[in-house]
Amino acid sequence: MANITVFCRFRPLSSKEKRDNGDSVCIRSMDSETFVFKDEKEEEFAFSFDKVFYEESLQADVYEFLALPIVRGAVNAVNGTIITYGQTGAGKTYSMEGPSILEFDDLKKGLLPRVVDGLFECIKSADKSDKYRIKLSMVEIYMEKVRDLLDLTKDNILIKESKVQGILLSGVTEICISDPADALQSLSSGIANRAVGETQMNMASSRSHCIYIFTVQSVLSDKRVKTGKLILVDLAGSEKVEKTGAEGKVLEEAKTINKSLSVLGNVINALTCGPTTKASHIPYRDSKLTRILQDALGGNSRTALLCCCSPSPLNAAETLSTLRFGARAKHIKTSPFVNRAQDKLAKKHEDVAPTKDELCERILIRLRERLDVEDVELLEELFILEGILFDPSSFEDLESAYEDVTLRTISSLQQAVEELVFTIEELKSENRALKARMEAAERFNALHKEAGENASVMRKISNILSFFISWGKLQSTTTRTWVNQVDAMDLPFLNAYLESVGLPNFREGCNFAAAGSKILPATAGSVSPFSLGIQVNQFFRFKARVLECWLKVCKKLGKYLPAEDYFEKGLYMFDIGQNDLAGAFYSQTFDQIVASIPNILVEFEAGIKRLHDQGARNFWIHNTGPLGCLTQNVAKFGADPSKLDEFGCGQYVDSNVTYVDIYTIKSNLISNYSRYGFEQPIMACCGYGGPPLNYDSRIGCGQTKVLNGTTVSVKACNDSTEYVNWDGIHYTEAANQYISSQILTGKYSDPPFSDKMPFLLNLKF
Ligand SMILES: Nc1ncnc2c1ncn2[C@@H]1O[C@H](COP(=O)(O)OP(=O)(O)OP(=O)(O)O)[C@@H](O)[C@H]1O
Repeated sequence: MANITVFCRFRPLSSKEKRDNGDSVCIRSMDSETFVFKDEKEEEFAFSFDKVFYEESLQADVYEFLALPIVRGAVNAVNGTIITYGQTGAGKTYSMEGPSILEFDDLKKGLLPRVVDGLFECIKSADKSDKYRIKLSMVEIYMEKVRDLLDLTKDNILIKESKVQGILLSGVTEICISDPADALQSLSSGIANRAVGETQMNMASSRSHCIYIFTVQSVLSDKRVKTGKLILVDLAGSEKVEKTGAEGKVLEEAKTINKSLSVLGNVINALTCGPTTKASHIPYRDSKLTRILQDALGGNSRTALLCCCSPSPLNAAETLSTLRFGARAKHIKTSPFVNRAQDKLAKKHEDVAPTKDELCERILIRLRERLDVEDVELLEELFILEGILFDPSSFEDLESAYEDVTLRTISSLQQAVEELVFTIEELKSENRALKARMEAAERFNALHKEAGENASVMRKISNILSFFISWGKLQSTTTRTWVNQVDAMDLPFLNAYLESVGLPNFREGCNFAAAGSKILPATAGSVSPFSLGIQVNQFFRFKARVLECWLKVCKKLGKYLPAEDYFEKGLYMFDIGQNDLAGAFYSQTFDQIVASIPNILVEFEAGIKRLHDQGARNFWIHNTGPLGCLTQNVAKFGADPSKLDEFGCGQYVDSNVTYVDIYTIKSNLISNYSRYGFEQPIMACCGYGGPPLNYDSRIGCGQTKVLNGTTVSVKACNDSTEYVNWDGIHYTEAANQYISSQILTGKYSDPPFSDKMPFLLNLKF
C-alpha cells in the first residue's frame, strides 16, 4: 500500500489581487514541506505536504518532485495518476500545460510536455532489446459527459470496469505517439477542442475536467509484456459562483463542476474514514470524474495530487478549502503493482481456473499487444454483444447502457430526420419543376387561345390557296417538319406537287417543298435538284395546267384543283434558304458564304418577282432559324457562327409581304426551353452517340449502318416532346407546335399580318 503524495503550489499574486489588496499574502513558509496559513479571521493553521512549491517555484521542480517518479513507474508498468486541484484561476492549467502546451521556453514548460519528454527519455535509457509503444487518449468531462478530445464525434464515452485492466473508457480514441514532437502536436489539437470559457476569475477558465491518458506497453526481451498507464488530470476549478459572476450557461457549468468536485470530496472522505470502509461503500459512481479516478484514488495506481492555491488573503476561504482537501487526500492509500500480463496469467493458472470474463479479457490483452486497437475493439464489442463480457450487472451499468442505447437511437432518429428533410427538399424541387412545366403548358394553351382568332383568319387565307415553296421532307413519316408546322397552324394539309399520282387534292393549295432544296440552282453536289427556280417553274406548270383545265371547263378534275382566282388571292408561303447557308459551311469559308448571300438574295428576289409577275400578291416569308443552334452545326463547328439574319425579302409596294421572325421565335425557344416544357434544347431526339449532342454525321435518324464493325440502327428518343431538335437538323413536332403558336400571336410578323392584310378578313369564300 502507498499513500497518495500531495503537493501544494502557490502561484504568484495576480495583478488584480495586487491591485485590490496590495502585496499581502495569507501564508508564511516554514520549510519546503510546511507553512502556516492565516484565514480571514486571522486564525492560523499549519499544513504539511510532501512538498510545497511557493510563488517563485520553478516548473522544472514541480515536474521533478511530483511527476518524474510516476513517469518512471509508468514505463516500468506501474500505473500512475497526477491530479491538479484547486480554485478557479489558482494555476492548475499553468502547472499542467504551462502558458501553452507548445511553450518552448524551458523555464515555463508545464508538466505535460515534461512528462512526454520524460517518457521517451526513460524508454531511451531502457534495455535496448525491450520494445515500447506509447499511446495517447484525451477526454474531457463536460456537463457530466465524457467527450473524446481526439474525436469529437464520440461525445458520450462509456466508462467500464474490467477485472484485469481496471477502469476503461470504452471506444476512446487511442493514438500511437512516436516522439515528443508528435505527442505535443496531438496534445495541442486535443486541447484546442477543450471547453474553455471566460469568468471574472480567469480569462481562459477550463469548464471541464481534462484527462490525458498515456499507455506505455513494453515487450521485454524475455517476451514478458508489461503495460503502465499514466493519467494526468487537470480538474476544472471549484468556484463560488457569486465571485466568478457566473450566469446562464457558465452558471450551469459551474454547478456541474462543483457537484463533481463535491463527489470527489465525498469519495476522499469515505476513503479516509478508516480501514473498515469497504470499496463498495465508496461513492465512485456518483460522478463520472470519481468513476474514472476510481483506480487512482483507491486501486492500482501511484497517485500525486497538486493542490494549486492563490496566496492572496482575498481567496483565503477557497485556499483553506483546497488545503483541507489536500490534507485529507494525504491519508488515502492505494495499492500500485507492476502490471505484468504474463506473470499474472501464470499465477492465475496456479490458483483457480479463471472465470469466463477473465479468460476473455486475457485474450483481449494479448490481442491488444499484437493487433490494431480497432480490431480488438471490434472483438470486444462482439464479446459484449454476445453477452460474454461486461454484462451490465449493476444498476449504474444498466443505466449507462440504457443511456448509450438511447443516445444511439436519438442519433439514428436524427439521421432519419435529416434524410427525410433531404427527401422533402428533393420532392419540393421536383414539384417546382412540375409546376414550371404546368405553367409552361398553361402559357402554351393561352398562346394557342390567343392565336385562335388569327388561326381562323389564316384558315380563310389558306382556303384561297396556299403555295409552299420551301424545304423539308415531303410526306416523310420521320420529319414532317414544315408540313407539321402548317398542320399545327390549323391550316389544311397540302398535297405535294411531286406526288400527283392517284388524284391528290390540290383544291386548297399545293406544296412545292422538297427535301434538301436551296434557293441557289443545284450543283453536282446538291442534295436536291429542286432549287427555288425549279420550284417556281413547277408552280408555273401547275398554274398553267389548272388554268388550262378551267379553260376547258374542268369537269371531272375540277374538284381536285384550285379555283382560277386563287392564284391571285392565295397566300404564298416561303421557308427556304437554310440549306444555302448552313449547308455551305461544310464546303466554304465564312467569307465565301457571306460573299454568296447577295447571290442567294438575288435568286430569291427573282423567284418572288416571277411569282409576282404571275399575279401572286400575298407573300408569307420565313427567314432561317438560328442555324448555329442546329445540332448538326454545333457538332461540326462548335459555336454559333451565324450573324446572317440580314436575310431580306422583296419590296413590292402593291403586295402584302409579311416577314415572320422565325429566328427570334426559335432562339427564344432554345434559350428558354424549360419555360416551354422542353428538357433538351440542342441534343437531337433521333440520333446516335448519346449526350451531349446525340448526333453522329456518319449516320442519320432512321438509318442502319455498320460503324466500327458494329451494326447500328438510329432510333428516336422515347419522348420527343422533351426535345427541341428532332434529328440534328429539323425541329420536333412539339417544337413546331410552339413555333406555330408564336407565329399566330402575330407578335413576330412584321408588319403584324392582321393590320396589314385587313382585306383578307373581309374575304368571303
Ligand atoms: N506559477 C505561476 N506562475 C506564473 N503565472 C501563473 C502561475 N500559475 C498560474 N498563473 C497564471 O494565473 C492565471 C490562471 O491560471 P490557470 O489558468 O492555470 O488557472 P486554473 O486553475 O487552471 O483556472 P481554471 O480552473 O479556471 O481553469 C493564468 O494567467 C496563468 O498564467
